Parts: sequence; C-alpha cells; structure tokens
Amino acid sequence: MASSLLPGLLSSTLPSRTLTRLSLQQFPIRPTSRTQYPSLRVLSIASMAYERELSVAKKAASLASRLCQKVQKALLQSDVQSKSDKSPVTVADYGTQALISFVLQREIPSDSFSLVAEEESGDLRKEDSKEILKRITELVNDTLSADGTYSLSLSEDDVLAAIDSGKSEGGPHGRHWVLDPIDGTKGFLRGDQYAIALALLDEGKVVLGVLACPNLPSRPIGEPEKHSLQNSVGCLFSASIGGGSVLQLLDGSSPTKVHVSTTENPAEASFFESYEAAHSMRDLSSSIAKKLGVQAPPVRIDSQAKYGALARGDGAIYLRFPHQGYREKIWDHAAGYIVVAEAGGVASDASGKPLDFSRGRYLDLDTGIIVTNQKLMPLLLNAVREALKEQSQSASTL
Ligand SMILES: Nc1ncnc2c1ncn2[C@@H]1O[C@H](COP(=O)(O)O)[C@@H](OP(=O)(O)O)[C@H]1O
Ligand SMILES: [Mg+2]
Ligand SMILES: [Mg+2]
Ligand SMILES: [Mg+2]
Repeated sequence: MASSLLPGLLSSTLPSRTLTRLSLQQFPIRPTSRTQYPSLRVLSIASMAYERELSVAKKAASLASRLCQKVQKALLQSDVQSKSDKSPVTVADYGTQALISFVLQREIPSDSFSLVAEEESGDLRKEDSKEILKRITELVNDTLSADGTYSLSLSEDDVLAAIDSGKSEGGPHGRHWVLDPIDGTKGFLRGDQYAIALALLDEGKVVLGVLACPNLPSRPIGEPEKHSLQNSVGCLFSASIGGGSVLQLLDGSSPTKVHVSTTENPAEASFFESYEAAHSMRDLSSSIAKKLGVQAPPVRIDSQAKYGALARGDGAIYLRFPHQGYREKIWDHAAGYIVVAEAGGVASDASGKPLDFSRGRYLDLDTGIIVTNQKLMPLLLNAVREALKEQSQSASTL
C-alpha cells in the first residue's frame, strides 16, 4: 500500500532507522473544528457499511476542491502541460491526485490499498518539469496545512509516489478506489464546470461515490436567478450503496437527499451533453432527442457535473456518444454513476446493458452511455436504437 509513499513522507519528520517499524496507523488523525464535516446527518441516511470510507472520500474531495479553486483563480500558463495524447493536464490535476491518494492512504490504512486514477508522474519526472513539480508540492502542502488536520509536509518524491499509487488496474476482486482528480480539465481551464470524482469499487461494483463540483450553482441549472442567497456555487454530491444520494454545499451547508426528475413526458425533459463537441456526437443526440419528442435545446456542460445535475433533477437525460474508437475510462463515470443510481436514475450503454466497472481501467461498452429515470429509459432505448439504425443506414449509402 503506502509503502512507496510512506518512507519519503516520514523522512522529514523521523530518523530513518525507525521507518521500517512504523505504519500509518501510528500517526493518528488530529481533526480540528474546521475539518469536522457536517457528516452526522449524512451518515444517518447513508449505508453504514461504507460509512468511514464515505466520510474520508468527502473530506478528501473537499480538500481537493480548495486546491483546485485556488489554481483556477490564478491560472498561469505554466500550470498547464499537454499529455502524450495532447489532452491538457494542470498542476491542479496532479495536485488533486496526490492529495487524495495521500488522504486515503493516511486515513484508511490497508495493506491492499488500490487506486485506479487518471494521471501518472512520467512527465513530472522530466528535467524540464522541476518548477511545475515544486509548485504542485507547494500546493498540496499549503492545502494540507491550511486545513490543519496534518502537521507533516510532503516532499517532491512523496508527491510523485502518491500520484503513481493510482496505477492500479482495478478489476472484479477486492476494493479499488477510482479517481478522476479533475474531470473536465478543459472546462476547468475555461473557468467553467469541472468535478473531482472519487468512487470505491468493491468486488467489481461501485459502492460509493463523491462528486465535488466547485463551480456548480446551488440552484438548478436553467432556473432564473432569484435571491442572492440562493446563488451560491460549489456542490458536493455523495452516495453509498443503498443509502441514497445526498447534496451539500462545499461551504458545509446541511445535507439534503436528492432525487432524479420523475417526469414521464419527454416533451418536458431536457437533456445534458458534453460542452466539448469532440466528446460526443451531437447529430446523434439531436436525432435521439427529436425521436423522443424532447423540446428543449441541449444543456451543454463539462464533466460529471452532468451526473450531479441529473441526480437533483435539473434535467432528465444525459446522452454521451463518443466517436468510434474512443474507449471510456472508469474514472470518467464511476462516481457520477452511483450518485445518479442512488438518486433513482438508471445508466446503461446504448444497447441497454448496465455499465460494468469490473473490467479494469476501461468501460467496455456498446456505442455510448445513456442516463435517465426509470420511466423514460424504455422510451429512450427505443429512440437510441432507431437513431443508431438510421445512422448506420446513411453511412452505408455513402
Ligand atoms: N474524444 C473524446 N471522446 C469522448 N470523451 C473524451 C474524448 N476526449 C477526452 N474525453 C474524456 O471526456 C472527459 C470530459 O468529459 P465531458 O465531455 O463530459 O466534459 C475527459 O476527462 P478529463 O477532463 O478528466 O480528461 C476525457 O476523459
Ligand atoms: Mg484528462
Ligand atoms: Mg475525466
Ligand atoms: Mg481528469
């Protein structure tokens, strides 16, 4: 588990000869009044089986959202790198992954710690990344010390090791944390929506999920602004299996249970899709929406904030149809999936098969992902089937 992270972590605080005999349990957590999350009411309505894991996941995601907000406020060009697949990655993606990996290992010590996460440290270990690594380490340490829970400081090696703890392959056995440190990095860079998405798999099933959406308004998307008090931003969705889905504000307001829209009438339903046109085929979504009789234009926002918004009923449908050849990763959906499922929604691939998170880092699925409420799902599946048939017919006549 934390073996790779632990020695470096402790090296600044302990004589090296003591390192082999120490475990993380020997460093008790010291909560302060500021870090006492308003978790009591949440825990009373959430499944007790994963109570501790859920509370740690919420704490980790909340801390990470502070780190991300700080970076988003003062985004510098030097904070952004381009990965080998040309997608952007920022100091906040790396910092969040290191921070959450550290908090999980520290607070839930386990010999079989496993984390399936998006980022890895390869680029940060290069000679020209020294400055960026220093900045990430400072960000992580500043966030930890501002919180007051931890009195130690991570070294650059600790940060690299914490990031690389996310290399697990996941799979159908045992427990695996699943993390997208910033989902919607493009939205984050634009100053729009993004989410910190953390879930836990147990024997191949998603058993809890936390979605921190620092820029998501507390009022429903699309609803006109009313009173200034209702205009706060920063939502924390959390769910554990059998415990329902809960929304609280990142500023710590009291939690409330959320439920997906109960509409049975597609004409009243609005649908979400990616803000980025390259991430989902818009002509296909629009053909599906038309067949269903959806009247409203699509609501386009980045990240798993779409799942959060759907879970509280802001819209009734989420359509995601990546271009051919794109393979969905489990961290792009695990947390959002359980937040919606526990709010009474259903998610499946385009052929109606449930999403299977037990097959490793990828979600191997048929064509796309669709999410809605129980009543609309059969209608939606019919519309998807017809639209896909038409799409393949028109492709074969070209
Ligand atoms: N061509 C593509 N098709 C579908 N999804 C893509 C994509 N390129 C990137 N993505 C994924 O889309 C995620 C963002 O989702 P959304 O479109 O809902 O905002 C990205 O997550 P990251 O931002 O974590 O890399 C990335 O994993
Ligand atoms: Mg990415
Ligand atoms: Mg993502
Ligand atoms: Mg990401």
